[in-house]
Amino acid sequence: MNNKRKPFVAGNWKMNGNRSLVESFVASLDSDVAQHVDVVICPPAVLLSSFNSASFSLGAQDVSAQDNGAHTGDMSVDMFKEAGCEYIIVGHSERREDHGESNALIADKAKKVLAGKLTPIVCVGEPLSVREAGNVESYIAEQLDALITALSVDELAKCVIAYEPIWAIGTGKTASPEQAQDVHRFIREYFAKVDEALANGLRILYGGSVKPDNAKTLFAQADVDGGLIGGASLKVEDFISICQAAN
Ligand SMILES: O=C[C@H](O)COP(=O)(O)O
Repeated sequence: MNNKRKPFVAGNWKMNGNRSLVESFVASLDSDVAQHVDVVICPPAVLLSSFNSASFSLGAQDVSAQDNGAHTGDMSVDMFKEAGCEYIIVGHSERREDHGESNALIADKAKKVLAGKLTPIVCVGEPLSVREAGNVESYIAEQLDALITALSVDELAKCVIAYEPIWAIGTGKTASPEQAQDVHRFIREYFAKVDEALANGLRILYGGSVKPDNAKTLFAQADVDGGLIGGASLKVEDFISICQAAN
C-alpha cells in the first residue's frame, strides 16, 4: 500500500444478504472504520434503499450500458445514482462468465458510469488455465486495452481497478502477496505507458478469498491499494477487520 493513495475496501455481497444483514451493517460499521479508508458496500440492488448510513458509501454490482428503454431486467446509471450509489462494479468475472460480457461492453459500461459522474470499479483477472500457461500479463493487457481505447486519460484516472484472479474467487485459494503484487505492478506499469501521473494515482484493489487473516499482508504490497471482498463481506466482524487492515 502506498500512502499517497487512499486505501479502498469494497464489499461485494453478490446474490446474498437480506434486510437483517443490512441492519447489522448499519448498526456496526461506524465512521471510525471508514476514517482513513474508503469503504463501499455493494449489496443486491433491491437492498440499496434499506441502507441509511453516512459511514460508508454504496455501490452497485453491475449496470446497463444503455440510458433507458426496452431492456427488461436491466438498470441504468441514473437509477443507481438516485438509489444513492457512488460506485458501480463492472466486468466482474461472474458477469463475464454468466452473461457473456465482452471487454468492449465492459469498457462501454465504465464510460457510461463515468458520464453519470459515478466511479466504476473495473474488474480484470485470469482463469487458472491462463496462469498455468504463463499468459497472465497478455490476458490482463487485453482486458485493459479495451478500457484504454474507450476512455480518455482523465476518465481512466477516475476509475478504480480490481484485480481478481478467477481461480482465487470463493475458493479459499488466495493469491500469495507476491503473486498479487506482481500483477498489480504489471497493471500500474501498463497504465504508466499511457500516462505516468494516472498510473501513480490509480487505486488497484485485490480480490479473491481475502479474509481477516490474510488482508494485512496483501494490503502491505506496494501496488495493492485495498480489496474487493466477496464472502468475507457478508460477516460484519470480518469485514470490519479487513477494513482495519487497510488503515
Ligand atoms: O467481488 C469479490 C470477489 O469476487 C471475491 O470474492 P471472494 O472474496 O468470495 O473470493
